[in-house]
Amino acid sequence: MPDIEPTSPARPRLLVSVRGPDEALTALRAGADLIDAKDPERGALGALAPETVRAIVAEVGGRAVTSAVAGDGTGTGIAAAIAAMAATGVDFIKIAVGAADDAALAEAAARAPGRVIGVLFAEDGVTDGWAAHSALRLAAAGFAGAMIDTRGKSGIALPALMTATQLAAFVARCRAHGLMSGLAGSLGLADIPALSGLGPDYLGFRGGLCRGGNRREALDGARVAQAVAAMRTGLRADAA
Ligand SMILES: O=C[C@H](O)COP(=O)(O)O
Repeated sequence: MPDIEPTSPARPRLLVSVRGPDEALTALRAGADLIDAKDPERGALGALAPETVRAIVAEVGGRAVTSAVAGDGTGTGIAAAIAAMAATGVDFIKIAVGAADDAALAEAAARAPGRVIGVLFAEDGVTDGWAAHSALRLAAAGFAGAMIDTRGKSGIALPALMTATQLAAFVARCRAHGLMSGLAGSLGLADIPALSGLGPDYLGFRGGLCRGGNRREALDGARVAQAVAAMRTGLRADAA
């Protein structure tokens, strides 16, 4: 499995969500680091058919890290979907954490050891310590990573829902427990400098890199390339 070099604060990577092999190739050619298989017509965690994920993995051909959403169910109900996605050969499988208890989280993680990423939704972050505490639970359950995304895809971006302090605490807790960390949620190019500065392992995009800024439209290779350039600029600034 390719290594995304988790928990490396100086090198955030670019995750791009795609809905098929053509978009995967567009993202890859533009320089995306992580190709994420997701159906944008079905909300924040809409799963693609395993055959489509398998085709995306084949198109990427090991030239980038891959991930796939297993669905928006939680707990034991998602276990079969995790196994089905794992069988496609995708590197990482993303599932919602939701209200799953610790036993259900552990069961989910065990379906694809070292390959399951728990997705938290910023809209659920009602207390200051929520995200950081969730990261601790995911690490204890055997997850490989944790990310924060937004559930409502109406254009309200992650930085409008959580403070930089809350996000930094989440990233730090993930790093402390060996979890790869990701931040996403209607992000645009302008969000890259500040969020990169928090040191996540990756920043995730869909809508901001599609035509017209609409996540249901086609992925725009030129916008992906702009995001790649913005991430690299951030790296040079970090290194200075
Ligand atoms: O995993 C990342 C998401 O696909 C981001 O989607 P979005 O930028 O449209 O909120």
